[in-house]
Amino acid sequence: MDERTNYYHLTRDEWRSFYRNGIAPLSDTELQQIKGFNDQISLQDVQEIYIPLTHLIHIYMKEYDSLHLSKGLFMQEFAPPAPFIIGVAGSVAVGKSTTARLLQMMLSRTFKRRNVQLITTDGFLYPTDELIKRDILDKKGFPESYDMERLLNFLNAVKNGEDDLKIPKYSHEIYDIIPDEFELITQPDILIVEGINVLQLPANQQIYVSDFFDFSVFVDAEPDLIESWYLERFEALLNLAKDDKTNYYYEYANGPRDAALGFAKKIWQDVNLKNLEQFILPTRSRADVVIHKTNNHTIDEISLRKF
Ligand SMILES: Nc1ncnc2c1ncn2[C@@H]1O[C@H](COP(=O)(O)OP(=O)(O)O)[C@@H](O)[C@H]1O
Ligand SMILES: CC(C)(COP(=O)(O)O)[C@@H](O)C(=O)NCCC(=O)O
Repeated sequence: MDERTNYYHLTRDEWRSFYRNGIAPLSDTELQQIKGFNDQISLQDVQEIYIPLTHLIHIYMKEYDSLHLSKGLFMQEFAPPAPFIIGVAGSVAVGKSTTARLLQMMLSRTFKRRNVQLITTDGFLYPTDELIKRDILDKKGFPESYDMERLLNFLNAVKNGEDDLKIPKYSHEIYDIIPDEFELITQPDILIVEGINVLQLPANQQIYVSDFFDFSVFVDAEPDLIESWYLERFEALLNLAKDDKTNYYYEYANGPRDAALGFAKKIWQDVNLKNLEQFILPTRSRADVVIHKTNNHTIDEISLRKF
């Protein structure tokens, strides 16, 4: 079956007409706070794309809460509330982090009493030493480069209301897991989990990461465009690395630009594009919503899963 048949395909104009009064648009100051490094998100996107998306997520949340409550009544026992988990998937450099941060901001503003936290699955990559040991350093981002069991255990613990969960931190600057640094997850009401692998089927587990998701978004674009965003981000990272000897990109930043860009193009072709084609794109049809972007990160189509 063609994966597109199970979705409503909505143009930007159709999608934005689903806007309802009730959620105030972000102010410029709030927008500045969430802009990632190198981002140029527009207030128009917030208004036209993210406000309707927040409404849709609210519908899913109400259904989730109601089902949870009814299940408790059926079991004749109190079922403590469990966090609502949202997955954000897509290629390396397609804009997942940006989308996830925007969602976090929108949800926190809209549901003021709910604690909305965000994690990225980078932290579950094996450290470089371990990747070398497993001979998969050139497969960073591929399914085998993540400790999926640890991610699944973490999600299970969050759903079961465990407090003060520690997850490892990844740094793009050192291109590795930061030793002995952790992020603390403290009983969120809503948790956003962002990563290239979140809709994948783990090789050796019976449970999928997405079994823990109550809503999911896939950020999509043509691979040639994503490559250009990857290269732009790479150049921006180089500019940051120029005076920082601890930065993974320091040597490239201070050498000839052509050679550095040639290196980045090769990484895109050999690693990230392969990963996109083999392991990430096949998961698109599992998302509840697909946000499609075109030139300049403009969102031109939203697909909403029918069933
Ligand atoms: N809406 C947007 N407008 C402009 N630039 C964007 C937007 N979304 C992402 N970017 C840029 O695209 C690049 C990749 O985005 P990022 O969120 O880091 O991707 P990912 O988390 O998928 O790797 C970054 O340089 C980022 O600044
Ligand atoms: C850490 C990643 C696997 C995941 O990236 P993300 O989309 O979260 O930025 C990726 O940024 C990465 O390092 N890929 C390996 C090849 C490379 O781009 O250097």
